[in-house]
Amino acid sequence: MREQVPTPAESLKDRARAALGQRNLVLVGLMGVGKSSIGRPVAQQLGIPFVDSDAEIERVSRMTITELFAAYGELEFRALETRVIKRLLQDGPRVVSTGGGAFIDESTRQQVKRGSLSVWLKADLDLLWNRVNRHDERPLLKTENPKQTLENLMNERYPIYQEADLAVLSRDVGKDIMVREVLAAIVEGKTAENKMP
Ligand SMILES: Nc1ncnc2c1ncn2[C@@H]1O[C@H](COP(=O)(O)OP(=O)(O)O)[C@@H](O)[C@H]1O
Ligand SMILES: O=C(O)C1=C[C@@H](OP(=O)(O)O)[C@@H](O)[C@H](O)C1
Ligand SMILES: [Mg+2]
Repeated sequence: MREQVPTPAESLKDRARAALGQRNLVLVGLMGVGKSSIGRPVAQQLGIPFVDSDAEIERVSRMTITELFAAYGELEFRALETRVIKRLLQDGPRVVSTGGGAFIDESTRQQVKRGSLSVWLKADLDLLWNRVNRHDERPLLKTENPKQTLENLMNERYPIYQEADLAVLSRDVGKDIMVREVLAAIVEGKTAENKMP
């Protein structure tokens, strides 16, 4: 009988799954970079469950993220986010797409660092702006100059996202290509030196 040679696509996802082991895969990065959209197909490829922390927060609170910010403010939102993410990380392995501020919160970041593989999806300002500009759902960008606010958040947060285990540059290419790049990063274990574009 002929030996079955795996196709390159199969071997990439199989190798990524093996490299992940029992850890969760946690996607971090700024608003609009693609964490929520990429997370589910990455999980499908890996054959493990997917959850988006914002969607879970909305489910348990029965409020939208916008309503939560308006009713309770950012600090309360962060406290809820920390509790929800702590729970989501408990029964891994799964893929968790986080909200952009989650990994910036010290307590959430420490939780992620215990027993998860974190991937920073990063992008330049124009790409992020083009994407978030079309939507009206991000309370932190309801300012006089939202593009400037986004740039300020980049400056504040990029040194912290840098602490993630891996980094993948998000580009305006098909989501399937981004999914492959995340799988490849897991296999290659890209470290701090090659994080910057
Ligand atoms: N690779 C991609 N190419 C083009 N558009 C994308 C890509 N990834 C995400 N998007 C779009 O960008 C917007 C923000 O993506 P989203 O997944 O919500 O980002 P995040 O969860 O990081 O804030 C959405 O409208 C989404 O469809
Ligand atoms: O960057 C942030 O602080 C936030 C990002 C949002 O998630 P996305 O990054 O998925 O847009 C959401 O959690 C909330 O609006 C706050
Ligand atoms: Mg999201």
